[in-house]
Amino acid sequence: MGSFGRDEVFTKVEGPIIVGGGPSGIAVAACLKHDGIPSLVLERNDCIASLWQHKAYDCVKLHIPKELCELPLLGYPKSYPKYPTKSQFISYITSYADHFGIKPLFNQTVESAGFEVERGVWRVKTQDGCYESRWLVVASGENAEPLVPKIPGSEVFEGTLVHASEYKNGDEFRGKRVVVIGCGNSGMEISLDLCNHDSIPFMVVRNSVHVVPRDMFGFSTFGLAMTLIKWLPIKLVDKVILSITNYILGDTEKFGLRRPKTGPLEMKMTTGRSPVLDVGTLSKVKTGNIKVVEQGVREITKNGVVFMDGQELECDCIVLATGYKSNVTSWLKVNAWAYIMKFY
Ligand SMILES: NC(=O)C1=CN([C@@H]2O[C@H](COP(=O)(O)OP(=O)(O)OC[C@H]3O[C@@H](n4cnc5c(N)ncnc54)[C@H](OP(=O)(O)O)[C@@H]3O)[C@@H](O)[C@H]2O)C=CC1
Ligand SMILES: O=C(O)C(=O)Cc1c[nH]c2ccccc12
Repeated sequence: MGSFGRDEVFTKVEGPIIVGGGPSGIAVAACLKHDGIPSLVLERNDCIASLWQHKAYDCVKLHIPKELCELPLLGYPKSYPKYPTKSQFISYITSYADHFGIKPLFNQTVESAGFEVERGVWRVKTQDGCYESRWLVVASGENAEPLVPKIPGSEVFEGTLVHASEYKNGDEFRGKRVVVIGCGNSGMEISLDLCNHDSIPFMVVRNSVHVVPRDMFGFSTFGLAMTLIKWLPIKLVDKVILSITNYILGDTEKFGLRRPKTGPLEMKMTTGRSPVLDVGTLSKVKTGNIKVVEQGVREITKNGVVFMDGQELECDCIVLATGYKSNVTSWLKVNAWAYIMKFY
């Protein structure tokens, strides 16, 4: 634990230290509290669920039915629709935290956390405090930091360049030519939102991607997949999901969206990559309102982008829907040997 000075004062925390005040961190704190166990939630932002409050675009909705992704002990209000909106989700999690009396310490960025083997405690440092506890819960999220690829020339672009985490809605993009780089759920939904705001989106798709409908014959695709997986092997579930998908959406490859060889569930299991749950993008691709460019971006120029094959595309704006990454490895200083010595 080289980063901890001997003379620093560590506040002893009753119960676990929870890093992150997103849905997971808040839910863990709530469950502990329900069982009479206190905890301390450290949150780097000024609010709970900051990704939802500060980094999500306006039109985002859950795309898994509310019953299948509610927080423990207190579900969504009955009046909520099957797929709650962003503001409904925020008001749900706010009242959830209030209900259980969860009060995170805000504006506390965890800079390091390490296990002190001799005393069996975790020592956690934020920019202005030191805490220790026997237990540490990592709930800082898989989407903690925007992933911004280094594309040559991005500094010379004269239009607007934003990451998906800064995109709110298409108001400021009306009538503009917008290149959306990335075709995960964010890229697909932002392209659709741009289309609904009368801009001209070009969606960059450099790889294969699984697009499945959000619903199949009135059932959520996710729910259907989770039911089938109880009875059938994963490859067979993928076959069923893909046949129904093909029936509903047609051959997406015709529209520039090649499918990976591995099925959507197997892909999620093995690589963590989520399938895209289509909420209307594909029909805009079919009508040509969203143009798919099957290329990687080689360079950004002052007027637009240059693709791998040298083809140029002029645009007014670029949205980097290139994903997010976790930041755990930057602050969690785990000494694997310490664990092995202590527990085995
Ligand atoms: N309604 C909802 O519930 C929503 C849920 N989400 C979830 O949030 C998480 C994050 O989603 P998202 O923000 O879409 O991120 P993803 O990581 O899912 O997608 C990133 C996309 O960007 C592409 N990409 C990355 N770098 C480049 C590059 N240099 N050039 C071209 N393409 C590039 C990737 O393609 P490649 O495969 O080639 O690397 C991929 O298509 C996911 O789990 C998603 O399911 C997101 C939005 C809405
Ligand atoms: O949890 C995610 O990241 C999802 O996007 C949901 C999801 C995971 N595996 C699936 C298989 C079919 C439909 C939705 C999903």
